[in-house]
Formats: sequence, C-alpha cells, structure tokens
Amino acid sequence: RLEERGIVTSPEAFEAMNFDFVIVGGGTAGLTVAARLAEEEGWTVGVIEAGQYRPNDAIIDVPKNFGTAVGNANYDWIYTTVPQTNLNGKQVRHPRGKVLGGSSAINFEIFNRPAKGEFSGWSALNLGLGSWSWSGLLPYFKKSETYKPPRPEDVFPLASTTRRRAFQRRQNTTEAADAFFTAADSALGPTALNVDDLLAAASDGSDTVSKRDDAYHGSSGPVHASHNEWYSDLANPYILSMNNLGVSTNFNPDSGDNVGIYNTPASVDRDAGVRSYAAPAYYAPNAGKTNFLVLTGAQATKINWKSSDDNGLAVAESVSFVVNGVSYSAKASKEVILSGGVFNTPQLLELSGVGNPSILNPLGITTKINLPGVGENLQDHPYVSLSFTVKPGYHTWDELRNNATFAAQAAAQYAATKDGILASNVGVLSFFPLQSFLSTSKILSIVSTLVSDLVSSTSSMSLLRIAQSVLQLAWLSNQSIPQVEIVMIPGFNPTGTVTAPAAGTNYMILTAALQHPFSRGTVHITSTDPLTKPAIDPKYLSNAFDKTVLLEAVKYIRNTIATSAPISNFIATFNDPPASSTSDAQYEDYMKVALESLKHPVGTSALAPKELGGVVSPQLLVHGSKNIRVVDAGIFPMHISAHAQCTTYAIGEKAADIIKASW
Ligand SMILES: Cc1cc2nc3c(=O)[nH]c(=O)nc-3n(C[C@H](O)[C@H](O)[C@H](O)COP(=O)(O)OP(=O)(O)OC[C@H]3O[C@@H](n4cnc5c(N)ncnc54)[C@H](O)[C@@H]3O)c2cc1C
Repeated sequence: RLEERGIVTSPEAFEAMNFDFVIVGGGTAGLTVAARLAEEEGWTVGVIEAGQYRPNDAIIDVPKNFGTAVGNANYDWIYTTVPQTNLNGKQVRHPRGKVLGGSSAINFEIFNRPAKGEFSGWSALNLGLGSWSWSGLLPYFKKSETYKPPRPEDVFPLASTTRRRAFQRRQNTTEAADAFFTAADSALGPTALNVDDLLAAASDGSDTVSKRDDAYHGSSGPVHASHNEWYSDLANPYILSMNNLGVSTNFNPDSGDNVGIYNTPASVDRDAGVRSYAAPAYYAPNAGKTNFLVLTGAQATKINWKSSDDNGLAVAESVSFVVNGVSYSAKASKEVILSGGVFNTPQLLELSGVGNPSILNPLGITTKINLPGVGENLQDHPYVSLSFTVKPGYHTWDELRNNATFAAQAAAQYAATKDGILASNVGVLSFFPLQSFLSTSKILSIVSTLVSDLVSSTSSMSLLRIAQSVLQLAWLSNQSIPQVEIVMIPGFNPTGTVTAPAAGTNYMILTAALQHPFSRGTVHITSTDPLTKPAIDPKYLSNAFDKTVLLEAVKYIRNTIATSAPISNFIATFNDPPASSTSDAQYEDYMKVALESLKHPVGTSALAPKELGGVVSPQLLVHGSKNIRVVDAGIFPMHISAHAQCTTYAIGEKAADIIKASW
C-alpha cells in the first residue's frame, strides 16, 4: 500500500501541513534536494509530484526496457516541439518523466560526466560566484553515487560476448576451449583480431583497471552506477576501428577529461540487476520519515505570494495544486523549490507572473517579477542516427526481437539471476573535438561562417547569448571540450532512424549528437490553463554551424567509421540513409527527416546574472525573489558534453548544501 511507503494519498492532509519547504516535482533533482533537506530533523519537506510512485515496475526497472515508457502517459508527459522550420515542419518528440523519480525513471540509463572546461564556462558566466566549477561540483558527483568499476574482462577492448567467453575459457585451456576459440574466430571472420591479440589486450585491460583513478568516484551515494556485463559482438571490432582512426580508449572518462571512446557507467544497480533512479535512491530509503512527505498525482499550478520584503523581493507563501480537478494549496514557511524540469518549471513561473511581460500581458497575467530570461536559452543535443544491417551470425540486441527461444531464455535468466542481455544498456560512447574528424581548412571555413553569422546577428542576441558565443568560440579550439558524441547502439533502435527493422535481421546504429549547438530555443506558455502544454521550440539547426557540424559527423560515420576494419567486415548493408545516398544534399534531406532529441533539453532557467538574461543566482534563487529556487536541469546555463542526469543529481546535491548553509 502506498501509505505504507510514505506516500500521502490525501490532498487534504497535504494541504493541512505547514511545510518549511515545498518542492514542485519529485524528479531527478527534486527528490535529491528533498531527501537531503529532510536530513534536518527540524525541517518538514513536502513534494508535489504529478506522476505516480511505481516501485517494482518492470517497464522502469529492467535495464534493457529503457525507452519503452516513452510515449506512455503513465510515465511520460509526451511533449512534442512546435513544427521545426529547418526540419520541413517536423515536430520532434520530447518525452519527460511523469512518475516519482521523473526522467531518471524513463531515461536510457547512461550515467556520465562532462568535460571540466565546460564548468569553467558556467563559472565564468557567474563571475566565479557559488563555485559552479569542476572542483565545486566534483564532491557532489561523488556524493550522489555508489560506483562499481567494470570487471577486468569488461574493460575495452575485450568486451564482447564471444570474446569474453573465449577469454574466460583460455584461463584454463582444454580441448573444448580450443574448439570454442576456433569457432569464435571463424564467427568473427578472418580480419578480426585473433584471440592471442585480444588476450594481450586483456592484460593491458587489467592494468587499466588498476590505473583507474578511484579519486573521482563515490562509494556510498544513493545512485548506483555500474558497467554492462553483457556486450554485443560489435563492441570490440567497433572500438578497434575507432582506435585505428586515432580515437583513443579513455579509461578515466569521469575525471573531467571525457575525450575518446569509453565504456560508460549506467545508472543500474548491478547486484540487484535493476535501474537505479531517484525514487529508489533518494525517496524509498527515507519513506518512513514523518518530515518528508510526497503527494503523487498532484500537479502544481501556481505560486501564491505574500507581501514583498523590505528590499522589494517577491515572497512565495504557498503553491496551488490540482488533484482530480480539485484545487488545493501547500504552505511553505521557508522556501518554494521548483524542480519540475526544463519545460514545466518555466511554465509554472510564467503562470505565477514571473517572466517576460510581453508574454504575460497578452494572457492577462499580472507580472510579479519582470524576468525576461524565463523560458529562453533552451539548448539541446540534437542527433541523427545511421543504421547498418549486420552480417548474419553476430550477437546483438536484435536477437530478442528475432528469436523467440533466445528471448525466452533471456527472460528466464533475468528472472533467475537478474543479469544477462536484459540487464544491459548502451555501453559504448565516444566524444570528439572537431579536430578529431575535420581538416584544419574545413574547421577554419566553418568557424569563419559562424563568426560572420554571429556578428551579423549580434543586435538581436541577448547578452547571455553573446557571452555564451564568446565562450563557445573559444571551446572550438580547445581539444579537451568535445563538440560531437557518437553512440554505438548494438541493435535496432526505434527512434532516430527512418526504416523499420526487417524480420530476422540484426543492426548496428551509430548516432551523432551535437554537444554545443549555437542554436537557442524557447519554451513558453500559450494559455493561462496550467494543464495546457507549453510551446516548446528548440529552433533546431537555426544556426548554420549546427547543421554543418552534424552533417560532417554523419559523413564521418558513413564514410570513415563504417568503412574501417574491423567493424566494416561486420556490416552487410547501409540501411539508413540507404547506399544510394552519397551527396551532402541527400544527407541533409535525411537529417531533416531523422533528427531527434537526445532528450537532454536544458537552460530555460539559466544560472546567470539577471543583467545577462539569467533566471537564477549562484544560490539558485530566482532573481527578484526572496525564497524561490530552481533546482533542475533547467539551470544549466550552457550545455555539456555528457548526458544530463549525472550533472542534474550533482546540482540537487549541491543545492541542498547551499540551502542548508543559507538557513
Ligand atoms: C527518454 C529519456 C532518455 C534520457 N536518457 C538519458 C540518459 O541515458 N542519460 C542521462 O544522463 N540523461 C538522460 N536523459 C535526460 C535526463 O534524464 C534528464 O535531463 C534529467 O533526469 C532531468 O532531471 P530534472 O530533475 O531536471 O527533471 P525530471 O527528472 O524530469 O523531474 C521533473 C519532475 O517534476 C514533475 N513535475 C513537473 N511539473 C510538475 C508540476 N507542475 N506539478 C507536479 N509535478 C511536476 C515531473 O512529473 C517529474 O517527476 C533522458 C531523458 C529522457 C526523457
């Protein structure tokens, strides 16, 4: 029963409470900050969450089920963008978690960190105040996690099912093992490395385990991070191809140096074999606390104000929320903390009169705080996927779709031991500066077009955007700040490709994602009805730099990576875009159809001075307010070269310390 798990099921009971802190949104950052504030026994913390608590739900918990909650209203807000001008009017899907745990419950479990130089940008925008630098955030990355390193046999480049089995057999050689090696070698094909080479690599791998720097990792935090223990047969040849192309394996990618190809941690509790996310990590262990209450199925609709303080700062006193069409309010004697995420936090601010009067006035909303940055500065990681059919005989996720017997065995294995292919997720990531795949002359031509575009549009740019452009231009020559991510997905993936999978066929998908787009978008309300979705306009590819770099990344995948041995020997055909597409114009057409969001929208409550167009101070207080903070991924002032959840947890942890210190 939910009550036994600490969930408040009565909105009346929640309304009757006198909370110190009311937190809107029990998501990734919201539950993190809530749990830490509830460590103070004298404080009461109330969380308003629109979704439900869904413990022991296989759609969330089974690692390989990532993606299946997307589009399902029991888990997802199911947002889409407005038609995108540069994508022939395409409306891009934007799932967001609507469940206790928020997007951490429905994301793809990649758990990685950005480049340290990117936080120098955050810090520079905030004049160094509040320590929003790598060293100011590293303690919180560590505090949030319990990290389990990869097993020696999972260190690249030995991580594939066939190779790892061969490695284990070779440890005590028998006739049967030799027969196995022979079979494995012939399965991998004549141009694949032989087992002895891989064994030599494995001993290097073992060394790299001991060279891994544990100083960067946490060992007792709430979120479990671990590495896959199942790998497709594509992993090794792909990694070796990348190494041959000069993309080195990075054995310490969480150190603030994330360039190269690496085996990413995932938010998976490896011992339990289930997803680790904000609800089990930060809520469940505290569910019995009487000072930490969560109301689910309740949507916050408005901040209510009392008189401004002597300095003219707006003061929040409660939050209205609606349950089954009935309105209530929750009192906050100290603070209201907005953790509704990158789209819903600006929506709630605008509904409450915080934003740009030119957006609020036409809707008849009285401006309480004139703050034009609200809902601006939307940044995302747009991506394009290329799919390849794989020659028969290699092991990929597709076997779960193609082979009912194998799928049943995998399900039985998972039920019995919580491991195997169903406990796996995407393992192989790579991050590149432009210099890794473009010639100097190409980079110079891209940069000169970019500079002239920026100069000619300066008059229409916010100060924040001008400051960001200066920083981002400098990042282009800094080879420790990646501009592109390429993800290898070992099996067909339904998003980001065009052609449906053929029965009985296996696939490899290579996905290129921009890390630091120059395009900026917006999210704003279009109605005073809090249940009407806000208009999301990322303005994908509105800056020519973004289109050109994405196009070049697509060409690099298609013409260089996919044609380099040994991975080229595993590819049967180019599927999407088809082999007949070879010109830039054809690739651009494909991009317009295939472009998707990597689901990392950020920036709409930017951590930056008000004078620049920011929304929150280094203490995460909404500018012009006495007691409203934003604690979610909306505060990223500039994007990072990593998936967003690790940094969002770190923000939640850091916010809690800021708040504790201020009271
Ligand atoms: C499909 C998908 C895949 C992703 N894959 C990855 C990945 O592999 N790795 C990675 O690092 N990142 C990934 N991300 C991104 C990452 O999960 C998010 O950036 C991060 O979790 C955002 O955290 P948040 O705290 O800002 O918001 P959320 O975690 O989304 O939390 C917001 C919470 O607020 C609630 N809420 C919103 N409005 C209201 C309201 N008015 N009243 C009450 N409650 C409200 C929501 O229901 C939600 O629970 C993915 C995201 C998605 C959606």
